[in-house]
Amino acid sequence: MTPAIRPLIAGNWKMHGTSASLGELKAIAEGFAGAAGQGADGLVCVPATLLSRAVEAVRGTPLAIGAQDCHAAESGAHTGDIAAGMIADCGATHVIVGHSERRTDHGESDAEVAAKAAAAWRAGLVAMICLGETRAEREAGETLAVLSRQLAGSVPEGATAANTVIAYEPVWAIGTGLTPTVEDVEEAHAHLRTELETRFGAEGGRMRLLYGGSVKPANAHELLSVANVDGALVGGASLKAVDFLGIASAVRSS
Ligand SMILES: O=C(CO)COP(=O)(O)O
Repeated sequence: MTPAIRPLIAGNWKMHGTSASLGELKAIAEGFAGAAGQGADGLVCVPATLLSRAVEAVRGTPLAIGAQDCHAAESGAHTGDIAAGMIADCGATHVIVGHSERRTDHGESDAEVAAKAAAAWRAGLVAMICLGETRAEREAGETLAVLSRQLAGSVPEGATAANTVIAYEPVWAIGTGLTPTVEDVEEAHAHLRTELETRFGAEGGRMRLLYGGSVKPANAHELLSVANVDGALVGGASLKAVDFLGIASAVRSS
């Protein structure tokens, strides 16, 4: 972790969750109101269909609620899309932009991701900007170059520690049970930290840098102990309170 940065344990429910999942969300919120919240902030990014009810379900607890994507425009003829202002109107505080599943499924470019992040800021939301290399890029030795390119293209000018979280998610580690070695995570995060400080000065030094990709209770301590890892972005293991709170609890021993 980075001294003086309070870690963030963030969940990404992806396309999972209905009203029947609100009980699990409440259990997560209660955990963060207790022991899990002593060492870290908590956030769950739910499907858009659950945003309002999720905000209601966790009211009065420290758990924040976020969305998983937003459109770059404030309004308009964009059937099926959701504007950042609509997310804020639901009471959510964060939005993921540039997740690799959006980049792959919807062909989102770095420039589009940057426009979405700027839209999130205009609505008063924190943008959680995701980046990470594919397996082919790692095997070709291009990981750091890819991260530099994505950071330069996806993170707009004006990023601060208050309005932006960066999540490093190696594409090949998402949902596979595979994780990079501690050395590889350390190298990627150190590289991202240097790039952030070069661009944003002291703000870049304070920005949260999360690791994501097959984080679970069993490997959370090891991953969260790495320098410049300021929390985790958790997919599958965020769906069950026992797993997600187990990851959050690992912060205190890391
Ligand atoms: O994509 C992720 C979070 O955004 C990671 O997903 P998993 O934790 O399921 O690998």
